[in-house]
Amino acid sequence: MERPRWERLLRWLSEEHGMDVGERAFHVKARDVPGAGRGLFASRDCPPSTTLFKVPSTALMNKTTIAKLYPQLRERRLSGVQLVSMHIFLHKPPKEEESRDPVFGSYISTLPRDFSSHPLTWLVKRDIKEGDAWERAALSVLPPSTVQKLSVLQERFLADWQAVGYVLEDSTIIATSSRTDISPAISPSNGLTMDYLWAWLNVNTRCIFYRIQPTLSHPDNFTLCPVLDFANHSSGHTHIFPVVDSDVWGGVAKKPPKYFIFFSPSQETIQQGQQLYLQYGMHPNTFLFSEYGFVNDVPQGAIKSGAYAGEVDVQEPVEELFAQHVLGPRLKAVLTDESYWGDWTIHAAPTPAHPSYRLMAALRLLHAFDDVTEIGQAAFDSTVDQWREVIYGQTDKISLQNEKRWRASLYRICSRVAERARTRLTRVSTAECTDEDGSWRRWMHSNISILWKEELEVAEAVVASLKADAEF
Ligand SMILES: C[S@@+](CC[C@H](N)C(=O)[O-])C[C@H]1O[C@@H](n2cnc3c(N)ncnc32)[C@H](O)[C@@H]1O
Repeated sequence: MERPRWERLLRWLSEEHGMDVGERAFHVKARDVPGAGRGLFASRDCPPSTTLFKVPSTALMNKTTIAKLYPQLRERRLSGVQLVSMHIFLHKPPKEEESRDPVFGSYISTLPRDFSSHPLTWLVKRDIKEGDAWERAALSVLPPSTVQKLSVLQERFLADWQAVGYVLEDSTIIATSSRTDISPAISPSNGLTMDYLWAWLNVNTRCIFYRIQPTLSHPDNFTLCPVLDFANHSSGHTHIFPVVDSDVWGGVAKKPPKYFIFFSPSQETIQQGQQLYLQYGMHPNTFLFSEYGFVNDVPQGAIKSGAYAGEVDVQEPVEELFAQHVLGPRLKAVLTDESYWGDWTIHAAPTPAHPSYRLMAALRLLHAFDDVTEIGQAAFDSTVDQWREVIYGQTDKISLQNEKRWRASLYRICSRVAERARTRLTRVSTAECTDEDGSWRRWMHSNISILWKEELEVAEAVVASLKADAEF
């Protein structure tokens, strides 16, 4: 972390927002972390439940604070992500210089300048014909479930860019930009798409849940928070506990608090110099890879032993089975009605390695109709009713035969997933994206191998559970 930028950030927080960044109230500092950009570290020993720092709500970038800067936009109703990313885009710092935004410039200057290693960058560049051979090769060796997640992310990005593009047609908005390389006459071009992607990825990789709207699940309930956003993810533990949600909104006054407060763990003493992690969520690697551009390290043998909660999305091979079944569309309709269509996964932990309940439910239904080529509505409904009794918990199985059949089917699915992973691992190791010494490319290449290793080891572990007749 460039020291002057960190110091400028603290000065801005203190002078413009009244934040206490003195020794008695502020116990963190940012430092470079090899392989993870920058990270947040304890600047002194902290006993349990120490208030690590308190960020004034005026210094946060979210829908509430940014909307105030664009009074002319009230009617246009951009979403929180669109509005905050548009603001960052309009105040993108020139090259290695500082952002000239008079309001949030000191904060925007601390954001990462480059997202070349993020796989969404490879996808967007490929589609505007700017991708290079390495990026195309890397995209071509990703697991299908990761490609699927990236495509959904790309759709979200493009929809946001389109919405922001309309707003930028208003010259009074462009006129607020502190950039010298865009003017009211701009038209969306590839260069600007990449600039907007930079702003959008900053929002997507750095935002944290923050209640602005009363409805908990409202998509605008997030914020960018200076200082906190230097915290890296760890799958095992978290050292930073934000005060959020009901703690704040439970009372009569339904408005956000003056400070966003962060505590240290209640049961643990933090040592000076220790990196402070924030668990971004219990996300599988494929999600971390597509949304954040990194994966959890998976120690050797940890999937097999269940010490690492490996997870594999098997939507693709299972959908294929439904597509091949003569009653496929009717079965899909039943599963959709009961909210059991899709999101089918297998897991290494807790042991024994097992399919998700959703996957078992889908396979039970599919194999309740084995050997059926034609069926009347009454007989179809009666079999579906038997299946419903299982998912409603009224009985534990449709029949012994059905149990045997769906387990055999899961065995075949997992064997295929494992076989594909073995082949792909070989392909990844010889792909054109293996090159580059010590750069992020080598690191991302090894992240892609980790995704495939996880597919292989989790699928093998479920095969072993099935062979051992494990109960799920
Ligand atoms: C909220 S930011 C954390 C601060 C960031 N490292 C920085 O330099 O500004 C999230 C980003 O940090 C990186 N990151 C977070 N946790 C990581 C980890 N455990 N390993 C590698 N990179 C990580 C990823 O690039 C992710 O998109």
